[in-house]
Amino acid sequence: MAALNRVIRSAYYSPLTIRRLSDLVSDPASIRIASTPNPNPNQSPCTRMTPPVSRDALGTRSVQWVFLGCPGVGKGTYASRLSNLLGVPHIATGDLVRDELASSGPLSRKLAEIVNKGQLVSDEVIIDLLSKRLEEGQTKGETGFILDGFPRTIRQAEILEGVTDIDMVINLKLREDALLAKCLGRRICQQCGGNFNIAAIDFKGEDGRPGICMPPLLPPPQCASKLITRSDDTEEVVKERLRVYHDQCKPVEDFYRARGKLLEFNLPGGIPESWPKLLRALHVEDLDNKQSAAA
Ligand SMILES: Nc1ncnc2c1ncn2[C@@H]1O[C@H](COP(=O)(O)OP(=O)(O)O)[C@@H](O)[C@H]1O
Repeated sequence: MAALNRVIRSAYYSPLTIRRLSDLVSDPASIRIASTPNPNPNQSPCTRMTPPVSRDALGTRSVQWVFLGCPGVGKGTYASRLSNLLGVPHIATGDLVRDELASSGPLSRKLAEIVNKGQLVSDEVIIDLLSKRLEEGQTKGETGFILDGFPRTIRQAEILEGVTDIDMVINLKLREDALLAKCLGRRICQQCGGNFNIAAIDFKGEDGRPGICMPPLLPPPQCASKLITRSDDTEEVVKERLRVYHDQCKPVEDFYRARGKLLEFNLPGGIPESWPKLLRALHVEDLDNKQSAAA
């Protein structure tokens, strides 16, 4: 392990890492993105000019999208739904970290300490976990991806930018009191892995902030007695994760904003209200209609 760590460390600081990751992602030249700006950039809930993905692009190579957003905003929920819709893998670095934690391997105890304090794992460890995941996907013939929770630092964003062309970065947004309530209400079924939320959010609009209503997403009866809470979803740790997000991850939003790739999406409510609006903002609502018709 020590030897392997040395190799990874040296690769991380050299162009080797770049080459290793770039071998695993598609040729940036092969995707085309429509350059037409959103005709109404101020239209809520999508508040920023959209670089929409063109039909041609969807046909040329699989999408390479990134989801950004504070803890609890719903990155996993929407990334996973889009992954099913578009047929590309949903890769969540938080899941990779949790898999490593559950493996009780040599890294596990060190990672648990960091994660349970609400801190970020080192760029080196995350790049290594992500490279391995991409490698596994490549052997299975996966193409494209929806990344969730990566990049989270400018260094990670620069590494990703150096190896491939990210088509679009979707920045999900929700007011902070709702984020805290959603993290505290999050429950996972330890048998089927399903994600649920017992929080019933109904916050009034005040001081220019819009109100928000998000009904709970309750588990089916067979999961109700098997629910667990993530060890880092305590009030103290969630507040620290929110602080860390503002401190270290917000600059990543600016990084992509400066490159014209950021689509800001204010969640208007729960999934039934937000999902169709998100699809419209991403210009993929036709795909959902086709899938529903085929079901
Ligand atoms: N890209 C990353 N860089 C550093 N640490 C990460 C990254 N992705 C996940 N982690 C670690 O895993 C934890 C859980 O990640 P995630 O499930 O994405 O949480 P969140 O709900 O806070 O968005 C993070 O708090 C962090 O410790």
